[in-house]
Amino acid sequence: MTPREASQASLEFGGPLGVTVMLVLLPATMFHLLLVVRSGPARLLGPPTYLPGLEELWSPQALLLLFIWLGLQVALYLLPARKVAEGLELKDKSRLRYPINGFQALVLTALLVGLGVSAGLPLGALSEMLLPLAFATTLTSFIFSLLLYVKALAAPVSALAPGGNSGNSIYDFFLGRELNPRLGSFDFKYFCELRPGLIGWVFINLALLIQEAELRGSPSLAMWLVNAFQLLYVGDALWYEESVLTTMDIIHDGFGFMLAFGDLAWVPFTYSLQAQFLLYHPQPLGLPMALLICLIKVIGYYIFRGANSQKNTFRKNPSDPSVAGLETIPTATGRQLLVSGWWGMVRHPNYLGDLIMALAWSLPCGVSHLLPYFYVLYFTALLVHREARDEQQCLRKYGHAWQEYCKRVPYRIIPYVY
Ligand SMILES: NC(=O)C1=CN([C@@H]2O[C@H](COP(=O)(O)OP(=O)(O)OC[C@H]3O[C@@H](n4cnc5c(N)ncnc54)[C@H](OP(=O)(O)O)[C@@H]3O)[C@@H](O)[C@H]2O)C=CC1
Ligand SMILES: CC(C)=CCC[C@@H](C)[C@H]1CC=C2C3=C(CC[C@@]21C)[C@@]1(C)CC[C@H](O)C(C)(C)[C@@H]1CC3
Repeated sequence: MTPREASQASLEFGGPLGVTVMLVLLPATMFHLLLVVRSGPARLLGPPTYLPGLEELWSPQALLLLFIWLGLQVALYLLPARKVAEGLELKDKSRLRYPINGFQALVLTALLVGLGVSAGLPLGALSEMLLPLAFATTLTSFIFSLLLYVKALAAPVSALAPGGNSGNSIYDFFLGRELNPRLGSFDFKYFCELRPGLIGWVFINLALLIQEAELRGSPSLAMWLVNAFQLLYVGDALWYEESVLTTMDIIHDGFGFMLAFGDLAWVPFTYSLQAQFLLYHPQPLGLPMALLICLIKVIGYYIFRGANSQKNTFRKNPSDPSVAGLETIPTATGRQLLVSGWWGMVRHPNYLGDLIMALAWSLPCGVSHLLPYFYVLYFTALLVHREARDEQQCLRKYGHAWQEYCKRVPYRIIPYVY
C-alpha cells in the first residue's frame, strides 16, 4: 500500500464531509460562545442576545496587537534555551531538535506585561477587545493554514503526516499534510502548540480579573480560583514542555487548520470562557465550597501529573528507580507497556485527571448556568474521541501485546464506568 492509499484507507473525523462541517462549526461555536457569554440570559444552547456589528468584529488595532503578540512569542522562542531536546525518531531515521524554553517565555512575558502595567498599560481593556481579537486570530489561522498547505505541496513524501495525505484538498488542509513544517530550525507546530495561545490564555484571564476589580472594587473569589487553576495548568505544560514531544499532536498529526486554529484561537478564546462568564455574570462563592473545589483540583492535578510523569519517566529510562518496580508487558517493538501504577488503573489515567481538573475550573461559576460547563462537555467528547484514535494507533503498533493490556486493564478512562 502506498502512503496515500494508507492515508485514504483510514480517514478520520468523518472524512472530507466531516471536516468540511468542522471547518465551519468550530469557528461558529467559538463565536457563539463569545456572544452568549456577553448576553443577558447566557444560555449555552439559546441564541445570543448580544449581536455585534461588523465594526465590533473587525479592528485593525486588534490585528496589530495579535501580530505584536505573535512577534514577541517568536522572539522569546528564539532566545537561547536551557536545553535542546531531541524528538522521536522520524521515518527517515533522523530526529528533530526542539528548544526547551517555554517556561522562560512565560516568565519573561509576565515580566514584560508587569512592567507595561506599572507604566500605565490598561491590561483590563483587553477584555473589551476579545471579539475583534478572536476574529483577527481566526482569519490569521485560515491564512496560515493555507500557507502551510501550499508549503506542504513541495514537501518530500517522507515529511508528510501519516493522516493528512489523502489527496482530498479540504481534508488535507484541515488535518495538515506536513508532520513538522519548519522554516530553518523554527518549528511551527511545536511553537504554536505551547506558546502564543496557551500563554495568551493566561493573560486574557488576568485581563478579565483586572477588569472585574475595576468594575466591582476587587476580584471575586471565583475569579481568583479560575485564574489560579488555569495558570497552574499552563505553567505545568510549559515546565514539562519536553513531554509534549511524545503527544499524538507532535508525532502523528500534521499541522493544518485543526491544530493551527485550535492552538491560536480555540484555546485562548474558549478556554477562558469561565473567566469571561464571571466578568459578565458574577457568582457568589463561599469559603467552604471554594475549599472543596480546591480539593477537587488538587486530586485532578495529582492524577494528571502522576500519570503523565510516570509514563514519561518510563519511556525515557525504564530502570529509573521511581518506575523500575512497576509491572510491564513486553511488546514485539522492544518497548514495554506499564500494567501497574497509574497505567494499571485505567488505560488513560492522565485523561481522567485532566477531566477532574476541567470540572474544578467550572465549579467556581456555580450551577445556575450550563455555559461555564461547556469546557467539561467539549473536553469529554475530545478525550473520548482522542482515546479511540490512540487505541487504534497502539493496536497497530503493539498488536497482541496491546490486546493483552486491554484484557489486564479493561477500563479506558473512568474505573468501573468507561
Ligand atoms: N487541555 C486540552 O485541551 C488537551 C489536553 N490533553 C492532555 O494531553 C496529555 C497527553 O495526551 P495524549 O497525547 O493524547 O496521550 P498520552 O500522553 O496518553 O499518550 C498516549 C501514548 O502513551 C503510550 N502508552 C499508552 N499506554 C501505555 C502504557 N500502559 N505504558 C506505557 N506507555 C503507554 C503510547 O505511546 P508509546 O507506547 O508510543 O509511548 C500511547 O500512544 C494528556 O494529559 C491529555 O489529557 C490532550 C488533548 C487536549
Ligand atoms: C476543537 C479543536 C479546534 C480541536 C483542536 C484540539 C486542540 C485545541 C488540542 C489538541 C491537543 C491539545 C493539547 C493541549 C492544548 C489543546 C490542544 C492543542 C495542551 C497543550 C494543553 C496543556 C497540556 O498540559 C498538554 C501540554 C499536555 C496539552 C497537549 C495537547
